[in-house]
Amino acid sequence: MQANMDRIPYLLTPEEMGRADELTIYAGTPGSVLMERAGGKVAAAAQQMVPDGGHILILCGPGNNGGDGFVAARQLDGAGFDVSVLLLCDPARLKGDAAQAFQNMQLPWSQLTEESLSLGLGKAGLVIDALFGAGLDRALEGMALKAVKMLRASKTPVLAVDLPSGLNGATGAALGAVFEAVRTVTFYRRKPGHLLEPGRSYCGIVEVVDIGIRDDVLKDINPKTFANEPFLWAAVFPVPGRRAHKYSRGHALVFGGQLQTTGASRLSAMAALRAGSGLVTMAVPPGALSTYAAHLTAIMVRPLKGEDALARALSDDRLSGCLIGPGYGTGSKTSVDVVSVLAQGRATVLDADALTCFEADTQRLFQAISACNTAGWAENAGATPKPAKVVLTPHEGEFKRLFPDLNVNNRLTAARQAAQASGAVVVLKGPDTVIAAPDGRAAINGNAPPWLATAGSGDVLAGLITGFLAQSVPAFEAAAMGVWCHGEAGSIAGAGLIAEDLPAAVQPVIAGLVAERAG
Ligand SMILES: NC(=O)C1=CN([C@@H]2O[C@H](COP(=O)(O)OP(=O)(O)OC[C@H]3O[C@@H](n4cnc5c(N)ncnc54)[C@H](OP(=O)(O)O)[C@@H]3O)[C@@H](O)[C@H]2O)[C@@H](O)CC1
Ligand SMILES: Nc1ncnc2c1ncn2[C@@H]1O[C@H](COP(=O)(O)OP(=O)(O)O)[C@@H](O)[C@H]1O
Ligand SMILES: [K+]
Repeated sequence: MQANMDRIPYLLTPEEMGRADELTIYAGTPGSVLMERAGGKVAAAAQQMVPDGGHILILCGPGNNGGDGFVAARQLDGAGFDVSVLLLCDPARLKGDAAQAFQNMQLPWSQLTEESLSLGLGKAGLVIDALFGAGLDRALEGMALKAVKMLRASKTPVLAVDLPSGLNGATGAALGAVFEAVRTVTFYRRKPGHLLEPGRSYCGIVEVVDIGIRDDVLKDINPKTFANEPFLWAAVFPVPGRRAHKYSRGHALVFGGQLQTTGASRLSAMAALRAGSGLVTMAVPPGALSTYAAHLTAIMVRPLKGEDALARALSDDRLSGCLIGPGYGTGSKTSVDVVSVLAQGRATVLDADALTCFEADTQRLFQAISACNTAGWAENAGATPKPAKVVLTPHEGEFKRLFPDLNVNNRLTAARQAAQASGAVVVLKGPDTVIAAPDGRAAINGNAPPWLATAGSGDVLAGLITGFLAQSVPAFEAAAMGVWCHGEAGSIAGAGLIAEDLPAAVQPVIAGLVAERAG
């Protein structure tokens, strides 16, 4: 495995984290030592959050999450903090390391009841939520459920251990009611639920702490889920060499729609150019040519005239990436054109109308994608299946049209299954965009501001991905870098942005990435 494994932004599912734990214990570090370190880091975070003399209320559950809470209580008490411990279950139910941590705590404690909680909340400056972490498999009920409501009403800040109780760490889904934390301390690596909504919103600031699990364990675990951060794709980020010319930087072809919908594809084309594609050409209906031409400067425009217009537009060997869909129309002509584009075997982004038009015949789309992926490969050559060349960029509505049987409430799994079913890289857009490849890799994006929820913003994203594909970046990485640059551009353009602001805001993002790589 690569050096710098510690910089690869892996996310571990709770199961993979359990495996990391097992491997570490097997290699000689007892579970009780891991728990001692975990509880110690929680205590350190709590100390930063309460002023001296503040009271800390610690809610402990029946499993190892509760065990971390007992350790934190003992250490905070030792550091001179005033703590009280409320236990959700009968102490006789505690097992293993958690039972041992409870024994070692040697502090007074009470059962978690409405009375004890209300008394504790009356004086607490901070609540530590150590009720449930990775082991929660069903909705909170009984006193744990009541505690969520009482804490919300009291507005006392919550520090969550590993995950806010009530959250599914693998999916970010709320199993029912969930604790709302201002800060979450998690161990070794983040979990998907820290990035996927609504989980991310419940976590507050997520702090990852080292508890002595060595990166060697990752070789065995081979995680396939990542946070979408530059280290994931920086090695293939395109930077022109000194002797570059515009053709060596790629040539993107963006298909434009009719006169009344020219804006969407123009935004895409501009973004493709900003992503660094050396040339961008728009292929447009003849009747709309003058409108396109009047609004474009660095981008070339050519009319799609005559029966074989599409084939001629695609015949230039120097074309290295295509985009079809934004503003293209949902009629049957669109699906015919998409199939023709894919038949050329070029790296292609399908967005918006190019997705919707296959609602009634998704198999036709998936066959065309498979033909695109295999085009250019000799039969029996190389790996099977072939690497994906196509990127689909659906928002949730478009996703449901193409994949009606998949459950979009579990966005990570749904995107993975969609990638596998279609043979394309799937970008399931939203506040927590998921990028999934047919080979099982998936990245979750975390830098997009809500200001990106504006008309035309998705067209810019499709153009960025096309621009990276045109520079020969592999499809998964092109999609991931497009999504990340889109998020950064959104933050730079900032509050009040409109889609037209985004392509220009991409320039400092690219300059920053290049500077970081050089430095
Ligand atoms: N992995 C690591 O490297 C490290 C992990 N560490 C820590 O361990 C934590 C994971 O511990 P865990 O596996 O014991 O699970 P946890 O979340 O405490 O709960 C399980 C208990 O809850 C119960 N239960 C479940 N749902 C319920 C419900 N709705 N209502 C009521 N009960 C419910 C379930 O029992 P059941 O009733 O299902 O038999 C079981 O007793 C992890 O988050 C981290 O904090 C650290 O110490 C450092 C190293
Ligand atoms: N709440 C949000 N926070 C961050 N990004 C968002 C949010 N809502 C939408 N986005 C992003 O904005 C873009 C919207 O794309 P899309 O829905 O296709 O819009 P349009 O079709 O108008 O261009 C996507 O990249 C999506 O990830
Ligand atoms: K917790």
